[in-house]
Amino acid sequence: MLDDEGEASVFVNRDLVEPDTIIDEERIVGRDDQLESVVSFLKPTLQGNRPPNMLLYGPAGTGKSLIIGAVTQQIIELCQSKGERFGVIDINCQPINTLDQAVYELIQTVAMDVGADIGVPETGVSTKRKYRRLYNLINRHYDSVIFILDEIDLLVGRRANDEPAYSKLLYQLSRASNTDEIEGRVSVAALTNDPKFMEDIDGRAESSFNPRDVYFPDYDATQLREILGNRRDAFRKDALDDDVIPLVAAFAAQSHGDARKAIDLFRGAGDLADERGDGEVRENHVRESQEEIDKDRSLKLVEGLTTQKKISLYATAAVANYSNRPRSSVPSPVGFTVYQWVTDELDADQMTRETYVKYVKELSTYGLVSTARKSRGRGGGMYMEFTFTGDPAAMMTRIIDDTRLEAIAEQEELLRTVINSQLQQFHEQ
Ligand SMILES: Nc1ncnc2c1ncn2[C@@H]1O[C@H](COP(=O)(O)OP(=O)(O)OP(=O)(O)O)[C@@H](O)[C@H]1O
Repeated sequence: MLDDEGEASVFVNRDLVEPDTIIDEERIVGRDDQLESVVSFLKPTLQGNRPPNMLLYGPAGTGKSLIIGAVTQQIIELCQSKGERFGVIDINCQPINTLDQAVYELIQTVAMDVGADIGVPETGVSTKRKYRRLYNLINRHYDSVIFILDEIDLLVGRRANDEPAYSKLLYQLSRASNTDEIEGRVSVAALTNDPKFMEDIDGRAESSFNPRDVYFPDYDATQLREILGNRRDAFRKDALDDDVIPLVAAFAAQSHGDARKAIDLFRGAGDLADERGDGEVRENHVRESQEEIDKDRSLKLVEGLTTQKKISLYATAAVANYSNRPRSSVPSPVGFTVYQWVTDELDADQMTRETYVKYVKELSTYGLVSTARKSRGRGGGMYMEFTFTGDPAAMMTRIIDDTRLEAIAEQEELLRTVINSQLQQFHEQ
């Protein structure tokens, strides 16, 4: 039974190690250049001018949301003190499938911020009408706005051979003030992990968006130690063994210097110490917590995937696993052909190549797959290359629990042959 006795928690302020907590500026480490750039770009807002659009790019967990959030928060406060209304319209594009949904999400965000009605139904009206409602709300409630579009590269839309949804959205939003659809000052900040994002944008969107770039590189172990050190007051003074922060930083540095992962592991180790009533966080809590995170992450992720995402992941993992080539990375055109083969065999729906690539790219945000953009040489076009961070065979086994995919698992030899002939064709081209 529960009682009041037993060890006190190792935490005194657990919020500080929650990933979404907005931290004070003095806790931010090693992002002086980025802060300075974003501040200088957004300063015109305070002088009544229109700031430039921005592209904030760099790997996951490198502080893009943190920096833009911290600067825009300050601007909101400064504007408020002058009686001006600065709107920050912030959405994450990852779960959004279409342009229409993205515009609706923007309306919802504004309506919530200003306490107004959404004013349009989610379905059954045109996207144009939704844009009108969005602009109308903005004109009524703000003097200037910034749109923050996180994970913009994942907003691809549904139709193949069409301009991607992100390109259309960037075009519309960045020209809205030129066409007076939005009366106040507007700027757009797009956030992405993809360093070559601008290459996929339609020329017209490119020239109206025309952003100033801010690059966010990986953190090294020393910076991660400092980031964690600045939050050690999340824990009781005597509750943190000296080895803990260096070890957490070392683990996170191995996974691409992601500060979010470092903070999650820091919190996880504390939770484990609490669960066991140990009263102090030690090295073993960090190691065990890291093992749990690794196991849980891939299991939970796979369980929660839709069948289409499972098929995409299965096909990609199969290429990595059955490849006879020395490097087991997966070129997206080969992954997509194998995905098509699998869907044919299962008589399942078939998504477009863009959607397949989007699904696999999404997995990179969970650290299961790393992605790189490759060129096929002169005139050969670009493609994505996927590499599994863990064992692709284990990933396949996890996915096969889905009954529909069992039928494919029974055709292992055939699948292996299809894959290696596709890889050969691809590399000979
Ligand atoms: N320089 C830093 N100093 C202190 N904390 C940091 C720093 N950079 C990132 N963090 C923390 O790490 C977590 C992830 O950061 P953030 O969400 O800004 O990353 P991101 O680059 O936007 O990632 P993603 O591409 O996954 O959206 C947040 O909890 C943030 O507070």
